[in-house]
Amino acid sequence: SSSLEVAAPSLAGFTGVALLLFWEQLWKRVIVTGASTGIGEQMAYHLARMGSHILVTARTEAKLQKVNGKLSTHTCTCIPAISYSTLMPAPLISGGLDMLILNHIGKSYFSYFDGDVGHVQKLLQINFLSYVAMTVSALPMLKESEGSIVVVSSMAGKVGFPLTVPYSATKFALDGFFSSLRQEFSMQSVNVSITLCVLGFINTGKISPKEECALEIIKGGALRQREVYYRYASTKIPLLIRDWAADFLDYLIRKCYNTENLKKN
Ligand SMILES: NC(=O)C1=CN([C@@H]2O[C@H](COP(=O)(O)OP(=O)(O)OC[C@H]3O[C@@H](n4cnc5c(N)ncnc54)[C@H](OP(=O)(O)O)[C@@H]3O)[C@@H](O)[C@H]2O)C=CC1
Ligand SMILES: C[C@H](CCC(=O)O)[C@H]1CC[C@H]2[C@@H]3C(=O)C[C@@H]4C[C@H](O)CC[C@]4(C)[C@H]3CC[C@]12C
Repeated sequence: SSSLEVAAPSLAGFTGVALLLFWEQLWKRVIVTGASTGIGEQMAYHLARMGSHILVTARTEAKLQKVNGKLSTHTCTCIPAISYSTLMPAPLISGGLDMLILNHIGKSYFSYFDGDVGHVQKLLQINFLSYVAMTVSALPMLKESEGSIVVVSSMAGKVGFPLTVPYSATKFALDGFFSSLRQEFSMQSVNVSITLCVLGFINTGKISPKEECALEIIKGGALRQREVYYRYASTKIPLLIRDWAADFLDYLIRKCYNTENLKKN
């Protein structure tokens, strides 16, 4: 398919080649949540090229089947109709597992916070609590394989961006939970890596393409990095400023927004 062809040149770098050589031995069985569209879909294509056995989840069966169609030569299991909106998602993990990539997000809005506490609660369930539940289900297998957990987050989970208050809250929660869990793994000699991915705005154009972003996430997980920044300069530099001049960074961020047509609450 065209998606698979687009992915090939971006594997040319040294880490890409090294990863391909070792992938067969290291990372065979992978779960990608929210893989019917966007970055998750692109991760499924990359993983398939590397010969992984992948299990992909989303709610919409038709979209997942379309992805599956492009992966027909590889081992791909679709788990459609999985909604993480309910309080406890049914555990969908059995057999062995090497890497759990938590990527799905629920729908939110891009506007001033409207005071809807119910929406914050629902989004926390989808974007945060289900990540916790999936991790708990997968942990026995990941401990056995000495595998990896990859958590897809955002700049909005490190810095206070306006207009995404509920979304941002869920992403900050992920950082707290998984950074703390990483410490405990280290103290208990649990050899399961945790990689938090800090992404800026991803688009389909040349600046931050989702195909390249997807590959960076997989590389970071396979190399057991603590955090992945994509793109590096435009995420890492603001974070360095944040630690020394938070008000200045807040000011710079606000300057990027045109709020003329937004309704104030
Ligand atoms: N795109 C961007 O600019 C940025 C993205 N990110 C992060 O990257 C990750 C991927 O983002 P992106 O590719 O844009 O996401 P998309 O909106 O393209 O994909 C979201 C996926 O989650 C699934 N999904 C939505 N709601 C639910 C639900 N209630 N239960 C289960 N699955 C659900 C969707 O499928 P379906 O609707 O069929 O269920 C879809 O497969 C996210 O974690 C996001 O926060 C971070 C920074 C920037
Ligand atoms: C404006 C921010 C980018 C600044 C930068 O270039 O570093 C964006 C960083 C994260 C974005 C949000 C996000 O995490 C995902 C959602 C994805 C949807 O497709 C669009 C709305 C988002 C809430 C998106 C909005 C812009 C960012 C805050």
